[in-house]
Amino acid sequence: MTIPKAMTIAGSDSGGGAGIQADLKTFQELGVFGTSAITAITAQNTLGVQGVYPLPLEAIGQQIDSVLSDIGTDAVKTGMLFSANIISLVADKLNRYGPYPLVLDPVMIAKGGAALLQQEAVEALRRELLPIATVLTPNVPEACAILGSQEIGSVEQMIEAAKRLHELGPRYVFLKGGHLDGEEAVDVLYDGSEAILYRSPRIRTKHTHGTGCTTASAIAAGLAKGLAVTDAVSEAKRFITAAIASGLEIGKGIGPTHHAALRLSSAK
Ligand SMILES: Nc1ncnc2c1ncn2[C@@H]1O[C@H](COP(=O)(O)OP(=O)(O)O)[C@@H](O)[C@H]1O
Ligand SMILES: Cc1ncc(COP(=O)(O)OP(=O)(O)O)c(N)n1
Repeated sequence: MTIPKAMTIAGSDSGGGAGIQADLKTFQELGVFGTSAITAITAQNTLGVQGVYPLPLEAIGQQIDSVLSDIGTDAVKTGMLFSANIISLVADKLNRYGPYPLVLDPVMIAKGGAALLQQEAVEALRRELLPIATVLTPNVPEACAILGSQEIGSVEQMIEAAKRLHELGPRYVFLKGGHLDGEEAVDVLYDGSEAILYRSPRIRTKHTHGTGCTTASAIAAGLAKGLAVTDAVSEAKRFITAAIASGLEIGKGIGPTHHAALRLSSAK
């Protein structure tokens, strides 16, 4: 039996709601075989990030070599990359083994405020990874950081920002609107000519830990299955909306989304 394969290159979240753990759960739920290269270990729970431990470059490079030289992959998703050196290493490996459909989630700051990307690494991200990304998936604060500050407070401003981000090289920009207010959670997909809006009712819950990682890995799963980007994004939006609607009251803080929610609701 064959199965589509997706690889995540990201940080570990000991609390299980974001990072590598969210990515692998999402791949599994969406029928894709998941592999991983861990860039950093975080000691993390629903209350925040208590510690960040980047792995040696050699360990990160070896994990990527082990996976891509043998198993291969149909798509790659990157998450927490932490430093300019890790970004350069990942870009180098993807250029050497790829090209692959690449979903680049420019993880910078966890919801609790912990830095998951060093400030000086933003330029390396812009220069080395944006040009090879199939889909760039920033949230609003990440879009502002990549663009070097621009006010994004409305869907119109999201579209303008997506256009500017597209000029930096990714084939598609998927700018997520979870951080804006309003009755709907509206995301923008821009391909260089057309902006498509993806809308869902805004769910009133505090349990949203890992929404960005889960959305990006759901898009990567779709690309691994050979879906067009627009269809992969539609499937990811359905997946994350169901996962947020069933957010889990685990721990004392911001709980994770429920990765099995869409499957369990379809089984009824
Ligand atoms: N409260 C919510 N209700 C419904 N959808 C949401 C909510 N919060 C976020 N989303 C959706 O979750 C996805 C991730 O968005 P966002 O929260 O902006 O990313 P991040 O986790 O990277 O900050 C997007 O599709 C967004 O529209
Ligand atoms: C190890 C690790 N990677 C990424 C994140 C950020 O995840 P995200 O999906 O943006 O969710 P929040 O942390 O913002 O809830 C993380 N926390 N840890």
